[in-house]
Amino acid sequence: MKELELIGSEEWCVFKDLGIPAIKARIDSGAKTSSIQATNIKIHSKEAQEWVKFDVNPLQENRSIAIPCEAKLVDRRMVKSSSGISEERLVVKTPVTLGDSVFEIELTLANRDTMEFRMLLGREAINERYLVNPAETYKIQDFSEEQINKKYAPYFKEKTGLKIALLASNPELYSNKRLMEAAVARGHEIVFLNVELAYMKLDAHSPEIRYRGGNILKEFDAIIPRIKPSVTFYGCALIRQFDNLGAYCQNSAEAITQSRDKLFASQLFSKNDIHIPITGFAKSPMDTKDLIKMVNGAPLIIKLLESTQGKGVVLAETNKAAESVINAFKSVQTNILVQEFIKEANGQDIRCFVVNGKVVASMQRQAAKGEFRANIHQGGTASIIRITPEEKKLAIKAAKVLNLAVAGVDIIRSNKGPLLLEVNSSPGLEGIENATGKDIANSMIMAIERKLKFRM
Ligand SMILES: Nc1ncnc2c1ncn2[C@@H]1O[C@H](COP(=O)(O)OP(=O)(O)OP(=O)(O)O)[C@@H](O)[C@H]1O
Ligand SMILES: [Mg+2]
Ligand SMILES: [Mg+2]
Repeated sequence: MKELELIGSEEWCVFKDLGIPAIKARIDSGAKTSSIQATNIKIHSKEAQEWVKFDVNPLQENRSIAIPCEAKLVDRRMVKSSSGISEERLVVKTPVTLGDSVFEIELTLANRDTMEFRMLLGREAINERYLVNPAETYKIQDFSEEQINKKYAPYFKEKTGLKIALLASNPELYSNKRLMEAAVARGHEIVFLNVELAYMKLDAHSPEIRYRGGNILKEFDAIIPRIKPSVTFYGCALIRQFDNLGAYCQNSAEAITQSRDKLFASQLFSKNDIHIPITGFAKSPMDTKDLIKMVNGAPLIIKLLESTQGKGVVLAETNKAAESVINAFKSVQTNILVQEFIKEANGQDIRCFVVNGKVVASMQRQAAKGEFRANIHQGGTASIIRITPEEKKLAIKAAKVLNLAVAGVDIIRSNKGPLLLEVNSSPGLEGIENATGKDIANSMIMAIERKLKFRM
């Protein structure tokens, strides 16, 4: 028998014909065919043969480097993903270099960026060539970070900026103007995209996003979603599409959707040991009395599940009033939650602005006289505040649990310590930049640069 070379569980592969100088592969003997992450997949014909053009982001956690590749299409195959869903994948054939060996392999193009490794080396490539030692990595060859940086030096976007899209509704809004300004100031190209003017083509191999007039939107490095509540559903569908096309979305569609549902978000918080005011939720009006008792009776707060700017938040001062308001909402099939009233907060709450796991600014909001809601839109006033380490920890954890890179976390101070009120996925910049004098728009743009490993 031929002596087989030892291979680790992870190895560097080189694809000379594709122009990929190095890509980390997980050695996956559980998969028959090898696969590679690919975006912008397009089929074309050349001399009676089908070819595929696609882009590969060869470096993990870096989508700013995309290598345009072209290879012969040799097959279309139904592939079952780890989630059990079958989908059609294109298969190309190309030589791979592993150390000193060069041999042809088949590669399926995986047009989704859910893989930790941008490449999997399957059984067909390993059989009769290598013996896998799962306890080791980079047995065949290892590249240092320096070597990788050198190989990819021509691809790092040194001078030109990132291409960013602000996906929102109103370009005149303070927050949106500030974000556009901050991106330009840092040398990036940024365009404003109105959520409602973009439309999508869904197709396994060449999904697209087009804009009013037919322009195809492509090659964005990053998307800043600022989706207003009334267009959450459509806005999130667009974000998913941009994500499928390989753009980094600062807040994911899933995270935004979760944070917009107060009940679901509250369940995530209690599951993750984040303290919130005692909250109740019920469908039937039969148990309203017990629901009221459950949250310690009146005075109590009743909230519409999807509310903003404090518009759907009501204070019921007596049990009788609470009962009639709750039953009134239920009779019109409106989803509400009932919550313990934190009286000792004295109409104050704290807004923490979290970016990439850090509190970049925080302010206190004080409700107008005779009002319990601290929202600026309800006449509240903002001032600078120093938050406690406990509050800071709470804000960071809340954003993390919802998987939001940018979050406005509202905290209320109670006798039991700080409690989480809610987390906003498109927190406004005006109130907090004015109150704290901090350049939060700049922090958001820098956070994108860091995520994309963009170097100025
Ligand atoms: N349980 C509570 N006890 C005391 N005050 C509360 C309570 N819940 C909410 N408030 C007050 O009401 C305000 C609005 O509540 P909340 O933030 O839940 O609603 P919202 O409509 O989603 O507002 P936002 O514009 O911040 O999204 C809070 O900022 C806080 O000042
Ligand atoms: Mg809210
Ligand atoms: Mg709020």
